[in-house]
Amino acid sequence: MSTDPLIEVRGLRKAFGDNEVLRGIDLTVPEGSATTLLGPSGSGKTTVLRSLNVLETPDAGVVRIGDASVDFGERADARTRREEVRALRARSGMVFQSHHLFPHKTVLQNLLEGPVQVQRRDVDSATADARALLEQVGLAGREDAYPAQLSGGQQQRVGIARALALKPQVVLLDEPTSALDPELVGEVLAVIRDLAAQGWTLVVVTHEIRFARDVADQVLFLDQGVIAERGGPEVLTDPREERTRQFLSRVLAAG
Ligand SMILES: Nc1ncnc2c1ncn2[C@@H]1O[C@H](COP(=O)(O)OP(=O)(O)OP(=O)(O)O)[C@@H](O)[C@H]1O
Repeated sequence: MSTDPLIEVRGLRKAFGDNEVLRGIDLTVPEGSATTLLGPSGSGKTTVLRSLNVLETPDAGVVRIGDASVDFGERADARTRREEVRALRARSGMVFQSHHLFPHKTVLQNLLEGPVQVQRRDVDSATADARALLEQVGLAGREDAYPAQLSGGQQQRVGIARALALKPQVVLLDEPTSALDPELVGEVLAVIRDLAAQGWTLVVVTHEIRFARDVADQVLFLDQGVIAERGGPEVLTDPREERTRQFLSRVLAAG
């Protein structure tokens, strides 16, 4: 049995113009674990997450998920690079801050779009899977609703089900509750907790410290484009670094 981590990132760098946002990120994520990325606004958390499925193209560094890997520092002809990126993207499903559902499609049609149109899966089996996923996120019976007929929390749960419908090896969640009204946050966090308990590999950018404490096997604290501290959930209660301590006390005081 392989003991390699499912995800391996080495030397990840990214600048937007003069703004050096990622300054050499190394991380690993074991299969079946939950990793949370925390840190101040602008520290690069979202850019790390988006680099994992190449929604941002890193300037340098290697990203490997399972057996798909891209070395962004190495020149490759356009066709080879396209193929490498396609293979890497296929390993992950993304959940955005605002769910990005198709407004003119029903919940079920939203869930079938990726599996049927992109992955060319059989409609009947994809539909059966989609119904099971809706049940899992507590939305059985809402197949025919349109996004506008759902609450923000329900829409985000559809967003999670849609990511799972792609049968990814890892689910990437970018501040999945920060666009929600406070009373809707709990139902979405509960679904994510369930996924972690079921053994999904998760990487979550979040400001929800208590949630991170509950689910995280690994905590990565970013500051100014580097990982300033890493460890288990104890990082959230007993950080070694002063900047982690200051960040946590600010967030906990605000929440
Ligand atoms: N597409 C882009 N073009 C230019 N600058 C960008 C782009 N995306 C991000 N940045 C900049 O990169 C820096 C890091 O952004 P990022 O979104 O990764 O931080 P973050 O830690 O996720 O912050 P937040 O908690 O506020 O979402 C910020 O200075 C941001 O303005």
